[in-house]
Amino acid sequence: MGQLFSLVAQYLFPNKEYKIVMVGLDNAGKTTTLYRLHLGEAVVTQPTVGSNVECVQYKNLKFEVWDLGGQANLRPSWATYYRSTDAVIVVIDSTDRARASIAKNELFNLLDHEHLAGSAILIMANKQDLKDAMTVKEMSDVLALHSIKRHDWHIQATCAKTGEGLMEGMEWIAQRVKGEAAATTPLASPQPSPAKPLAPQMRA
Ligand SMILES: Nc1nc2c(ncn2[C@@H]2O[C@H](COP(=O)(O)OP(=O)(O)OP(=O)(O)O)[C@@H](O)[C@H]2O)c(=O)[nH]1
Ligand SMILES: [Mg+2]
Repeated sequence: MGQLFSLVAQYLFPNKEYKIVMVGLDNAGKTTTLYRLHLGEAVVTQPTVGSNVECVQYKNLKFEVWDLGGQANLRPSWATYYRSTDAVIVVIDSTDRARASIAKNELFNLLDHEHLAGSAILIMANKQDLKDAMTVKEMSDVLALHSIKRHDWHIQATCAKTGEGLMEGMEWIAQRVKGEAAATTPLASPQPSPAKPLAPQMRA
């Protein structure tokens, strides 16, 4: 039934673009992720001052993806991008144990923001190619992900350099935004909307 709703939504709003905001500490791999998704290749990056925005097509869905600079002095400005956000990608350097608690604080700050109340949250455990990377299980514990109760969340192991895990992450977001579209499509509204999983999913 959910698939039927999303087809109807696609038919009614063929040009709808979903908004993704990508945040995380400096050096986490956000810009690398953005251009891997946009161009399909690894690019040489510089620390982002301000933001980058690109269009990303995943299957038949269009996403406007905002990549925000993660340096400490830029983080207070993240909230100015939050309005109308369908999904947030939080990119975390899985080798950066020293700053895991800072990353956790930033994550929980954004979860409290009113403009992100209905947004799906995808945590990318990035740099999995490096040998001292924390596993998804370790990161879930360090970041206390299981205490997230009011958002639909998921953690995905990724390597932005090679693109590993990125499609799985986009698939998770696609399922979330299609579920939202189905639930808000006028034609679909008299029908029962597909149930969202209550328990967050975790991919090892
Ligand atoms: N080994 C490895 N290096 C990565 C990966 N992703 C990104 N990097 C490297 O990490 C460094 C920082 O990547 P960026 O994408 O610029 O990081 P950022 O999160 O955009 O940083 P700010 O713009 O400062 O917020 C670069 O040298 C990337 O090549 C990955 O999956 N594996
Ligand atoms: Mg950047």
